[in-house]
Amino acid sequence: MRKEFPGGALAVDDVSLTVEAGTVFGVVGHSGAGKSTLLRLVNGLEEPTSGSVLVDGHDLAALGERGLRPVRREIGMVFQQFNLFRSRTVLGNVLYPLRLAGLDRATARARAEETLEFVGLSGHGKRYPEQLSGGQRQRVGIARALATRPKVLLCDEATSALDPQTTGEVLALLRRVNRELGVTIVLITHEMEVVRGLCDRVAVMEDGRVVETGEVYEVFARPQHPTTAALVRSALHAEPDGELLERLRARHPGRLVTVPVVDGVPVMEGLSPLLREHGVDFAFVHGGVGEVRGRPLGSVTIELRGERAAVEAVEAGLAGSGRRKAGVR
Ligand SMILES: Nc1ncnc2c1ncn2[C@@H]1O[C@H](COP(=O)(O)OP(=O)(O)OP(=O)(O)O)[C@@H](O)[C@H]1O
Repeated sequence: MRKEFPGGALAVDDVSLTVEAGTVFGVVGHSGAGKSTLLRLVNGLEEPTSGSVLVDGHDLAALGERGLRPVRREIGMVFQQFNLFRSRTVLGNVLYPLRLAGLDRATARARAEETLEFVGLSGHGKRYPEQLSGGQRQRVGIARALATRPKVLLCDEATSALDPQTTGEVLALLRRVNRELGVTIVLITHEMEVVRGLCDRVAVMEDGRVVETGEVYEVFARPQHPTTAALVRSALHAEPDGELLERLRARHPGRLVTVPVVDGVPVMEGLSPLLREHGVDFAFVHGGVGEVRGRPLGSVTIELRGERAAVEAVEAGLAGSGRRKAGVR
């Protein structure tokens, strides 16, 4: 689809995406990339200039305002700034969409309380949003979005206003929403950490276009587009460069070599025999190995010390066994 605003801004430019039911799909990109517009197209708040949006088989543009209502009920929204009613209690906020959907008072109340329990806020129903922490407010936002039992949850920078620890808690809750309730989640974010912590697949947007899309581990391990590579670097122990590399060189006079650690690429395993064979000593100087979707990923920079020819032989051996270049210089 395409979305051009009056005045000429091409916010979404020839984007084609499929989100499988029951999965978590992330759209990541810098400010102005077109993520919010994409999300608004998915919930029918914007109409595409051309192309179409199908939600659970329904073509949104063909439905009209009346036809759109029941489909919208299948789509919950979670916002960066929570968008709670300040004058309503926590319970009142969660009750609101249920009453709007026509549930009677008793059924709505039971459902709201059950949903608050799911998000870990039972007992907080009588409090007001401003009496809650940011993380708790977002839990209320998620409860309100889930109360009508939607099939799809759209999250607009849902953790961007939260500190790292609270972000982790909200991501864990969203993971439960997906796994335990089977809700499909589409989220937009500028943070690769959010993609890493939650998503199955990711699309990277830039200037209205999707420049890369794929399974999250693959995108982290082998980014294809420079924008993706830059986003991934910010979230991983990446190969040192620039000033950091200069400092490392000043501290470590030996040969610096960065070894990528990618699941299924046995570069690190080859290190010990190579060092032994050539009589080369080493020290870890930078980097580390983390996990993406339960699989190891990272890079380790080591200093090789020994005879020049022996060091070069080790370096050549490492480069030969890995698919990516191993040398820092
Ligand atoms: N209603 C509108 N009218 C005109 N231009 C718009 C409108 N909404 C968005 N745009 C333009 O479309 C482009 C994409 O904006 P969008 O908000 O979708 O990006 P984004 O990736 O979500 O960025 P952010 O995270 O800053 O919201 C921008 O150039 C923006 O100025």
